[in-house]
Amino acid sequence: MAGDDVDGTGPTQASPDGDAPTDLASDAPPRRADVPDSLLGGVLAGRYRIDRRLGSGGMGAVYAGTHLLLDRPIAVKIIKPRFGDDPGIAQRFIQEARTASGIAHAHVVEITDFGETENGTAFFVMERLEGEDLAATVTREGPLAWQRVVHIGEQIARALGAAHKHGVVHRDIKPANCFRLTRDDDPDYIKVLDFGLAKVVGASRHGDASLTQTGALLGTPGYIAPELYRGLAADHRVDIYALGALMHKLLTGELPPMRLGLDGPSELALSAVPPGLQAILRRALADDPAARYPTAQALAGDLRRLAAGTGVSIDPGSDPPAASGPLLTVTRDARGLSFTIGAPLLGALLLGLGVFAYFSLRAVSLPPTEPVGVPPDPRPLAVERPAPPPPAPAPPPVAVPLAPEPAAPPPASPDPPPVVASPEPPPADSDPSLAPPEPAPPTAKPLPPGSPAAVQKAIRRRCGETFGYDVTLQWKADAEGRLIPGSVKALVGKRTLLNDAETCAVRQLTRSELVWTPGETYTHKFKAG
Ligand SMILES: Nc1ncnc2c1ncn2[C@@H]1O[C@H](COP(=O)(O)OP(=O)(O)OP(=O)(O)O)[C@@H](O)[C@H]1O
Repeated sequence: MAGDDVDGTGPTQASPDGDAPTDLASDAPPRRADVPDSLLGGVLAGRYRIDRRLGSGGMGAVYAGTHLLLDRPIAVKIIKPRFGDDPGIAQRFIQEARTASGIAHAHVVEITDFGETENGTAFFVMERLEGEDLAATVTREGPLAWQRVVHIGEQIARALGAAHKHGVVHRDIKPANCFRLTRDDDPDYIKVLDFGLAKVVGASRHGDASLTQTGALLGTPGYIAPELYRGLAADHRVDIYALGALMHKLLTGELPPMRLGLDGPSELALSAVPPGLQAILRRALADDPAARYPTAQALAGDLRRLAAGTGVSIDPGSDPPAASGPLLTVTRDARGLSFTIGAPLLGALLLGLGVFAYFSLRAVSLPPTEPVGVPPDPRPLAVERPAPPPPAPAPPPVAVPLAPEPAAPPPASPDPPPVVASPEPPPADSDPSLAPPEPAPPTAKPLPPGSPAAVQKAIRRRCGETFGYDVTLQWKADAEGRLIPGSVKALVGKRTLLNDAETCAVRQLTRSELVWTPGETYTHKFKAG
């Protein structure tokens, strides 16, 4: 087909989740509604007629089409041309489509074909779904009833369980990637889209498909698990965290706050939600992956029991410690469901909070975790940092460009110089696991030349629209001048809980590959928006 103008437009559904996976790093111009789409009306691979554009995201555009031989509706996802600059990207895209097509689960969209256009642009063909994604649902309807969210969450958890067994980690679970349709009289039947594609985007940005590049951080802000922000080893439990965040979003319209190892346990905005569901979400959203559900199936099991209104035992998994007897009892009465939290669960919750606080206050460097009960994805996540670390640069520190723009020098800053806070002696030991519980006021040392401007520019460009207030970023460099991911803190006044905007800022800083003065603590204030 000529053109492959998938960066053109057509109707694009609004998503409250904002960004596509890693599209924060993109400098692509905004989509314009008046760009003609040369794919429309054409025939792909001799048998798929492209009828209309359904929308586009970070990876490519999706079209409604028709299988001409079978006369069946299909949907086609076509990779964006800018990814075509990478000679290997089409192959990786197809490889992911091939892997995802093997998942074969009722709640995973069925991929029926994949290939390349004449000019080398990759595509895959899916069953065409009639309905809308959950981002559109929550935008239109606002917070959903908890019973619906439990039903939706269980289906996604089952889809994830099947994918993880198949060795596929989604890496970008969010409402926009979960499609809602009506099937068998169920108006909330869910199909999960885009398995594995976030990895392809990351590979295209950060180099090799081995995905061990320093600085690569995949996912969508607000749904990214804390261990990814910290640059620690990660596994399928990043999807469990993301599903917890998705359910929180559906229940409240808001993303859960993130602590990133700071300031004690987060407060989920779930007061109107039954305690059983709160307990489930706290476990799915546990800061430490070892305290999360070990498998998506375990999470699905608890959601199923909650929905059934029978006695529910929150599966204790490996952590928090096992307790005997029902942890949570759900009973039906004339007024509906009622919940009793048993002493063991109460104890487990309190212990969980203690664990949260402990790890939060230590800004802990967690050991790599292995998935429990499912085979690990043989391909490491892009966020894993390879060992050994890069060599420490000789002082004075050199500001290297942000990851997505390797050739660009740090830009000049039109902004006022950063404000620095009061002094603190450098940490005696740069090991983040030995960091003091709550950092003392940071050092009043100058930032490396150019780097604050680079950070600030990146934040303004990629997160600026959502800001409207003063933000203070704090972070520490390790003994080799690398940023300690778990040390990054975004402050708005005295508040350290993160919303979308602050999470985006932290992400930009975390993924930057700037080199800092070894052992320094930095504070950078700016007014954004
Ligand atoms: N199989 C399908 N059938 C019908 N609509 C689909 C199908 N797959 C995707 N869509 C819709 O097409 C639109 C574009 O999908 P796309 O995956 O490109 O968007 P996105 O999820 O926002 O992007 P990304 O995940 O790449 O960031 C969305 O509205 C999505 O709901």
